[in-house]
Amino acid sequence: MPLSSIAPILVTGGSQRLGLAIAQFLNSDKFAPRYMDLEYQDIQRQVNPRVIVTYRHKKPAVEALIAQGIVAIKADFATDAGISDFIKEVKEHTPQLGGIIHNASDWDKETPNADLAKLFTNMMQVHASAPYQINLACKGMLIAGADIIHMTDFVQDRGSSKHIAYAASKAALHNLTLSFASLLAPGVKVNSIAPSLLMFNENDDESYKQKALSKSVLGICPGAQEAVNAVAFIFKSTFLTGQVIHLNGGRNIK
Ligand SMILES: NC(=O)C1=CN([C@@H]2O[C@H](COP(=O)(O)OP(=O)(O)OC[C@H]3O[C@@H](n4cnc5c(N)ncnc54)[C@H](OP(=O)(O)O)[C@@H]3O)[C@@H](O)[C@H]2O)C=CC1
Ligand SMILES: Nc1nc2c(c(=O)[nH]1)N=C([C@H](O)[C@@H](O)CO)CN2
Repeated sequence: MPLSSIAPILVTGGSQRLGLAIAQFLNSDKFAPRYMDLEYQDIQRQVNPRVIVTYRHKKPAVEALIAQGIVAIKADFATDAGISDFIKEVKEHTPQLGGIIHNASDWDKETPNADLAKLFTNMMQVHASAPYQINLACKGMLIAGADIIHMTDFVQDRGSSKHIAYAASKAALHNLTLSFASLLAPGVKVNSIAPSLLMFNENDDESYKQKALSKSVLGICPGAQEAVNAVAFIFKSTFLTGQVIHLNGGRNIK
């Protein structure tokens, strides 16, 4: 295995919750890329960075990631300038990538006084245009055996009456999975993870929680480890591309 197989994995939106758990896992000794034999896993463990994250707000969790050797790049994907500045910066940090996990997301919704044009543009920008531009700009940096993972949502297939633009933008991201899986084969696999409820938010009240739990047949809120497990599975697989891992507790059969 050539030394050129050593390449960091990029996780967007790595400052909290699922993105943070995924970045911590990829930076840990629990993660071993399938294209790397044991000797090179040892080398990879000594190479910094193994993971690059993006963040908008520099919370203590970002400082902790930096202290662990992770590179953290401040990036806001709401504008084209934010996306292109980020692409330029990531290229200054590394000539190659072992994978990209498009996790950054803004779960915005239609409210009575919302600027709907702005909302729709922002959702498409963060969830579809940013992954689209980053994948195309960085495709030459992806090593053979790399993975791209798009974090989509259960609502990509079903829509959502309360998060209409968000759902449409996740559907667009799902479609990008299909195009990029075809474009980048056979060297790079491209898949989606489509969760429904994995983590509650801090301000969710008891009645919201009960209603959300009742939507799936398994009736639990499993936490970030479920997303980490799916990421690990995708990185291990040699035959999965253009697919969706539906992490929804059987919400589709309720
Ligand atoms: N949690 C769940 O139950 C579910 C999650 N998902 C999907 O899984 C992924 C992770 O979910 P979760 O951890 O809950 O997400 P969060 O909403 O908690 O975090 C998303 C991250 O995206 C970053 N972000 C938001 N807007 C922008 C922007 N304009 N530019 C750059 N970064 C941005 C935030 O950065 P910062 O914090 O620095 O501002 C944040 O760290 C998302 O794609 C989400 O849609 C889907 C279904 C269910
Ligand atoms: N970026 C985010 N997307 C989503 C979140 C979130 O907190 N941030 N949360 C959900 C919910 O868990 C939902 O699936 C159930 O209430 C969906 N997307």
